[in-house]
Amino acid sequence: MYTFIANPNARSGRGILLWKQIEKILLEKEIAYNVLFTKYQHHATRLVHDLTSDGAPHTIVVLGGDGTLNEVIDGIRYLDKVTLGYIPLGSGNDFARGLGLPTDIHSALEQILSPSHYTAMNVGVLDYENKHRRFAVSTGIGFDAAVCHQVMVTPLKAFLNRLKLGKLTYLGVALHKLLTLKPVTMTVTTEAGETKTYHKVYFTAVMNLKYEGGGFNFCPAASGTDDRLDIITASELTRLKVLCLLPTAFKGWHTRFRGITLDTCTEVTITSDRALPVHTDGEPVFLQSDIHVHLEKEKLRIITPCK
Ligand SMILES: Nc1ncnc2c1ncn2[C@@H]1O[C@H](COP(=O)(O)OP(=O)(O)OP(=O)(O)O)[C@@H](O)[C@H]1O
Repeated sequence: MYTFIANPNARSGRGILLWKQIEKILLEKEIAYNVLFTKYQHHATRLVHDLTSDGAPHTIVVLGGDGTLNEVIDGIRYLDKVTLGYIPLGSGNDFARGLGLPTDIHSALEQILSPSHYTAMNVGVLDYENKHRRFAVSTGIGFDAAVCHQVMVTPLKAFLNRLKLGKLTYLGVALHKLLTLKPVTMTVTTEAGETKTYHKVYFTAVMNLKYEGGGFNFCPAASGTDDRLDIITASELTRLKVLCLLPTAFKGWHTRFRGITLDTCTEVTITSDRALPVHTDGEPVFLQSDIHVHLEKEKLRIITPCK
C-alpha cells in the first residue's frame, strides 16, 4: 500500500493537476493507495508523524518540491521503517538531482511502482535553540539561506514557474542578496575538535547531497551514502569574485578557486558573529548565530534508479 503525500500547491499551484494525472495511472493499474494532501506549511510533518507513529513499515511517496520532501522526512518517526519514493514537482529539485532520480513525473511514478533499486541514504539533523530539524539535501547559514528565505516570498517565483523558468528565481534572488548581504566572521568546529575561523564569510553550507539552490554543485564529492557530511565555506572574497564564481558552481568548478574551502565531518558546530538566515533543504529556520549539525544513526530507504 502506497501513501502519497501531495502538495497541491507545489509548482505554483499545478501540484493538484499533476496529482490527477498520477491518480489516473494508479486507478488504471489498480494500485492500492491512500493520498494525504498538505494544506499549510509543516502540515506534511504532522501527517507523516501521525502515519508512522504505529512503528509499522510504510511506503511513502512524496509529490512536491524539496520543501515538502524536507517536511515529510522531518516527520518520520522511525526512519528504518520507511521506504520513500519521490515525484519531483518543485522548481529547485536538488534532491532528485543529487540522487539521480527521474524528474519527469511519469518516469518517476513508473520507477516507484516497479522498484528495482534502493539507496540507504544518510539523513542530516540541524540542532538550534534546543530544536531539531532533519534535512536530506543540505543546511546552510548566510547567503544561501538568505536566498532561500527570499525565494519563499518573492512573486517572481510564481511568474517564472508559469514560464517553466523556475530555476531562474534562485539566480535572480541570489544576485540581489549578494549585493545586500554583509559578510561575517564564522568559526567551524568539527567532531575532531579542530576549530577553523573564517573572515568575510558569505555562507557555510553543510551538504548531504551535492546540489543546492536549484543546481549549484557546491560539494561535488557529497554522496548521501558515505556516513559523512560535506562542508563548504566561502570566505575572503569580494562580491565581484562571488558573482564570477557562482556560475562556475553549476559545474562544480568553483572548488578550484582560493576562498572556497571544503571539508568533511560527521558533526559540526558553526558560530557566526552575527545572526544570519538558516535553511534546511531550502526551508527557512529564521535567524541564528549558533548551529550544530550531525547525522541520524538510521538511514532512510529511497527508491532510486538502477546505477
Ligand atoms: N496546501 C498548501 N498551501 C500552501 N503552502 C503549502 C501547502 N502545502 C505545503 N505548503 C508549503 O509550500 C512550501 C513549498 O512547497 P514545495 O517545496 O513542495 O513546492 P515548490 O515551492 O513548488 O518547490 P521548490 O521548493 O523546489 O521551489 C513548503 O514550505 C510547504 O510547507
